[in-house]
Amino acid sequence: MEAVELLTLGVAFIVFVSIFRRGTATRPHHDRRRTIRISDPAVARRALIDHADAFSNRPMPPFPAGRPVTHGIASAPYGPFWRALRSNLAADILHRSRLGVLAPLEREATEALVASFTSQAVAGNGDGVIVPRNTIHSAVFALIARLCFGDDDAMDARADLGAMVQTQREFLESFVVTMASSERSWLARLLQWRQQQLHAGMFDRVDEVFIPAVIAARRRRQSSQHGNGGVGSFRSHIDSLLELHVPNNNNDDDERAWRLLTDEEVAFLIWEFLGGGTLSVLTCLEWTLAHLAAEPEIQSKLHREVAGALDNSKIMAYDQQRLPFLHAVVMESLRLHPPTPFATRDVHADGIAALALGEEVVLPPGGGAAPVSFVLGDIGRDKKVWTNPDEFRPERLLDGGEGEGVSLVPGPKTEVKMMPFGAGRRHCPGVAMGMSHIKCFLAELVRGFEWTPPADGAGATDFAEVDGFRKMMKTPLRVRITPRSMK
Ligand code: HEM
Repeated sequence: MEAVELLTLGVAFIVFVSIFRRGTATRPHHDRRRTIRISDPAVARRALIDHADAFSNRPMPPFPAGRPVTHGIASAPYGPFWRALRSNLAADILHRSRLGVLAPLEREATEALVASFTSQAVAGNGDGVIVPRNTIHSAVFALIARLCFGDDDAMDARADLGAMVQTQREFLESFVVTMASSERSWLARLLQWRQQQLHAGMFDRVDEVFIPAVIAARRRRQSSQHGNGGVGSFRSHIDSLLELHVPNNNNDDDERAWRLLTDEEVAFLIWEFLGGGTLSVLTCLEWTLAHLAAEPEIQSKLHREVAGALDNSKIMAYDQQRLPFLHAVVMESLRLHPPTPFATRDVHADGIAALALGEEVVLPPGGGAAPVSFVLGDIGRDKKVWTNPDEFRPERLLDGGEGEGVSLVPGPKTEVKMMPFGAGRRHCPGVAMGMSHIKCFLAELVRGFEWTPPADGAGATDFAEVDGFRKMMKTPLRVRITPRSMK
């Protein structure tokens, strides 16, 4: 090799190492510490419920250097600012009482999805083999976007929905989680570095795609003198954010310090809302359809329940009580494949010590804090709690089964057996809406089609998981659908 080439290679190597060491983001001081992983349901209960105060903060995510820190609900430190954001979401658009108003929107969204799959089933060579991920993604996103931006004719002009879906897709596909056990290996650090780059790029992309929608919504409110854009009898989510006052400096005692959210903050919160509302529902639907295609008896039982209970009407959020097997199927899918792989907390040494985890766990020095990660997939598959935990057996969640009465979010008096929506102060505020959407889509998809593995010998469904931003199927589901009306 020529000396010049060697020199160029050497300089490139030094530049790479210095970027790699420095990172592309401002990182909190504790970032290099080893994450404590918790997979035992009883320990999770002790931490998140018995010691809820100590386990209510989140680790600070890395922010791109030179950029003001912008928090969503999920990343905001526990305190008045987080409380203001969370109560706005939980008491407004996500409140249980809104489910009835949501029903017509869910119905339209499921009808559109069924129509789209029906045309795909007969298109191409007519063998009915489809890869449903992107079609489901677009359908769920369209529903959440109506709640977010409202339902007026100007919606498309305000928000580039296509670019938003694309941003989600790119983020979903590129985000890979490095596990705590190998955090210090050079490969893990390289992956973390790459992830920081993606994370930094994501902030730019969110600004680029979402801020125009925020500015347009503000203008519309000013010109029309009303904050409508709401759906039915409630405000759109963006309107609630534009009206919201939050405490400045994380101090809610001084009312003069309360302020409106900035455009950047509203854009980030909308990104979080659309992501939270879409990606977990999509992930759960894909896993559930994969299991139903692989287990025809379970699918037939579900079809009988749905078709029998609903006659020709569409499922409504409030009908779901009448469909216990549908509930069990969704719960079983969430137990095996919780769409959000981890619930993370930032915990001070005394909180960690209170769990008495044994000598293997090194407490953060000087009473500092350390990141703690609850591994939701392991918690749902604990052998002490479930028989043959890796099997998909929805019956176990029916009355008389070992999972009878398991709640979606563990409460103060219950044992933790699974926690796909997390637990404690930071548990998911979208439980009711998420479950309602999943059940509505699933019921119509099973009522409309028979789902079977492709008959072309391309291999059985690959149930491998990938822990990324969501616990997706590593290989997108490929499946054969037959419209039941054509059977
Ligand atoms: C199948 C559906 C869903 C699943 C499985 C799910 C799961 C989760 C999990 C595991 C967490 C972390 C909980 C913890 O740390 O204890 C979380 C947090 C969160 N989820 Fe969901 N989620 C779903 C639907 C939704 C929906 C529909 C929304 C809103 C539109 C939403 C918004 C949020 C937000 C804002 C947080 C952060 C809460 C906080 O830090 O205070 N999620 N979700």
